[in-house]
Amino acid sequence: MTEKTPETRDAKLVCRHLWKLFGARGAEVLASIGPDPAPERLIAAGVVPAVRDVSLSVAAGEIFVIMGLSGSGKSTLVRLMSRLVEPTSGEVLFNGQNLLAASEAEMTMIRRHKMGMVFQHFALLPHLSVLDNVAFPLDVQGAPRAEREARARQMIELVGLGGREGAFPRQLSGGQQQRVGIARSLAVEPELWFLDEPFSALDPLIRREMQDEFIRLQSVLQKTIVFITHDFDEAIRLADRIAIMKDGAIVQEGTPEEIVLSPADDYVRAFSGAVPKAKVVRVASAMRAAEGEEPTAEVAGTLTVAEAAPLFLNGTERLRVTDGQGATLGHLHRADILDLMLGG
Ligand SMILES: Nc1ncnc2c1ncn2[C@@H]1O[C@H](COP(=O)(O)OP(=O)(O)OP(=O)(O)O)[C@@H](O)[C@H]1O
Repeated sequence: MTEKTPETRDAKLVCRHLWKLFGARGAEVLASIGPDPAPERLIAAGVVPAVRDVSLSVAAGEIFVIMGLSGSGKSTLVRLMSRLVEPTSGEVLFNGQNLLAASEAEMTMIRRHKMGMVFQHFALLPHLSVLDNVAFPLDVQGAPRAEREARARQMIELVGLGGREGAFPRQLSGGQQQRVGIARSLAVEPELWFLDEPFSALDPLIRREMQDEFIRLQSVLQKTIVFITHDFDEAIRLADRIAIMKDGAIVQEGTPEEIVLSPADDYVRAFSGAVPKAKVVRVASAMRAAEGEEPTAEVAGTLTVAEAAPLFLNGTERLRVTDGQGATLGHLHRADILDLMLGG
């Protein structure tokens, strides 16, 4: 066990200075080339710099989204977190335990019992029913039949496929198959749930439906989630926090609101510029200090500005912003809302 620092105390997963250089001489090149080498130098040295000096911390119960264009290193990074890919250098701590010091047998146990994984093109077993597919990881764990079936039925219900237990994968739509994959990865009750582009192969309407479903599931399950996507809108919708990757490195990390309101550079701005601010900015960030007469109508500070906007339709000029327990946080002004709705 590694000693717990403030950074790791509430964190389920911590990565420190994680590097992955593909190529036989990865470690040698990293050791010889000095601190913070540019990607071009690494490529010239004959290695592929897939992940460069990534440090991050995922808190228990949060959805941490890793977003970036194709080839930016997202899949490699998520595989480093479970050591499906061996880091060239750096640290990965899971519940404070240094995974790089774990034996292969220990890693297999951790992956099997504590981690869940969903991929874009995960393989459902075509000759097994929905029930048996979902129960499969429990079978691998050695759980007794009655127990694994009961758990599998519960998970199938949870993802909205109750009644389809006996169907085979070929009889299901793409979205339904993905639900089976999600149920299967949840069957082991993972502490840490990795989802690598789980909805990317689905058409836009089904994709949106699956995102809603995912938000609903998470409100019930409160898992610690690392979610990968190349779709900024998806990242904004789902994330508690987002890390944006470019050329193997994280260029910005923050809440959706922080990223949309203060993009770190032009690369981030290219994504965030197209997002309507009102859909991301929370009332609590758009309000002013409470001043003058207290408005009678109120609004929760956690709503987005777009969600709060209809409350002004009756001509209201100001709303009292509350913390959910009735305490006043500030006042929300009609003019500020309009400004944000119009993209200001
Ligand atoms: N096994 C490997 N051997 C050599 N290079 C690799 C390997 N796996 C990935 N790479 C390279 O590492 C870089 C990052 O790839 P990675 O798959 O992690 O990106 P990504 O952001 O997940 O992309 P995508 O969205 O297309 O899946 C790419 O340049 C890729 O070609």
